[in-house]
Amino acid sequence: MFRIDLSESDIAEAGVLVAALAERYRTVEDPAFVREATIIAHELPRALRAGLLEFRLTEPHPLCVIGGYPIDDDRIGLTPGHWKDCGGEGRPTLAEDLFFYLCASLLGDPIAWSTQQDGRLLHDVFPIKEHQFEQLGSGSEELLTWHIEDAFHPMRTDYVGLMCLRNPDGVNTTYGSLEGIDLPADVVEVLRQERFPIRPDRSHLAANRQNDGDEQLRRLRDRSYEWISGLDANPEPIAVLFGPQENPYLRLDPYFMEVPASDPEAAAALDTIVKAIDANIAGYALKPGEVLFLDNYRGTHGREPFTARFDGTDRWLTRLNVARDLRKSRAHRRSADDRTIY
Ligand SMILES: NC(=[NH2+])NCCC[C@H](N)C(=O)O
Ligand SMILES: O=C(O)CCC(=O)C(=O)O
Ligand SMILES: [Fe+2]
Repeated sequence: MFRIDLSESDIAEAGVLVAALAERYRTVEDPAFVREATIIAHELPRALRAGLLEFRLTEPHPLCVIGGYPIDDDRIGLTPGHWKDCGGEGRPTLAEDLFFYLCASLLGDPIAWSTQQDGRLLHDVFPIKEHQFEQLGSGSEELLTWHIEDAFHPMRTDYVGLMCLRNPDGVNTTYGSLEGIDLPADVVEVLRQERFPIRPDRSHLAANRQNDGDEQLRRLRDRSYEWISGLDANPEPIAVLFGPQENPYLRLDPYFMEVPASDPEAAAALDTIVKAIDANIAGYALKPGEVLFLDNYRGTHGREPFTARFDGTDRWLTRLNVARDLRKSRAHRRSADDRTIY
């Protein structure tokens, strides 16, 4: 993977910046912070900015890990039990959230899904008891099968960021890609065609809906949920590969894909790529303070199963979805600078 390790002076510099910001902003969801973040991010240490620029421009690897940011395990408090209880103001992780958001702002602009975690920009990823056996980031006992994040969605983002707040059991995030894999040309050709129906993953379904806020928001969300449940009933066929001829980009979440029996050629092609990626899956256990950016065009990711305790000591990550071009989703956002995709 591509690594950026912060030096002692980088860590000190970032610490001073984040401490000052924590006096000005109470949450990364604050629209004033969201607006300014891109400028403020240029006050991060130069080596960090240079590293993220290289990752963004040269696509050296599907994963970029930033190491060295210190976390005081006592100060961040217990791992919450549900994301509905811990978003917005008053998070003990404000400093970590700010640092993470600034790093993300060097790759692009974070967006929020109206249908995920109450439309927040910053998601929490920790085990939730009721989700223990689900194919959700908040599951635990089941292997979270590898996927391109939000693969079903035409406005899925270029990057997924994960910041590790704690990972006491060393649970692996898994990752895979087409690096070093030579798929037969006829398979590639089929995979480039829109022959692969995909359903929305369950994190976007109304079953996981919580608070709506005001009436206008509720109506907009109703529309998003209608669109998603329509897709669930009637999955849209997508192309699995796109972009460059040599190193094509990926779009798949096999758990939620089923090729109709009427198209055995497409079914065989999907099977071939899934097996090829499966054969080269690797794992990485994030350490507290590490930030991982996944290139969501180049690499798939998932998570190994683990047994959660639900006593405040479980693994806890935060997540950001980062778009390189906000305009791609402009028709689905209320204003040019609004970040929520409806
Ligand atoms: N193959 C899968 N399990 N896909 C769904 C991934 C989990 C989803 N992104 C979530 O936020 O929970
Ligand atoms: O927990 C992890 O390491 C990955 C989680 C994930 O893939 C997700 O939340 O979509
Ligand atoms: Fe994911």
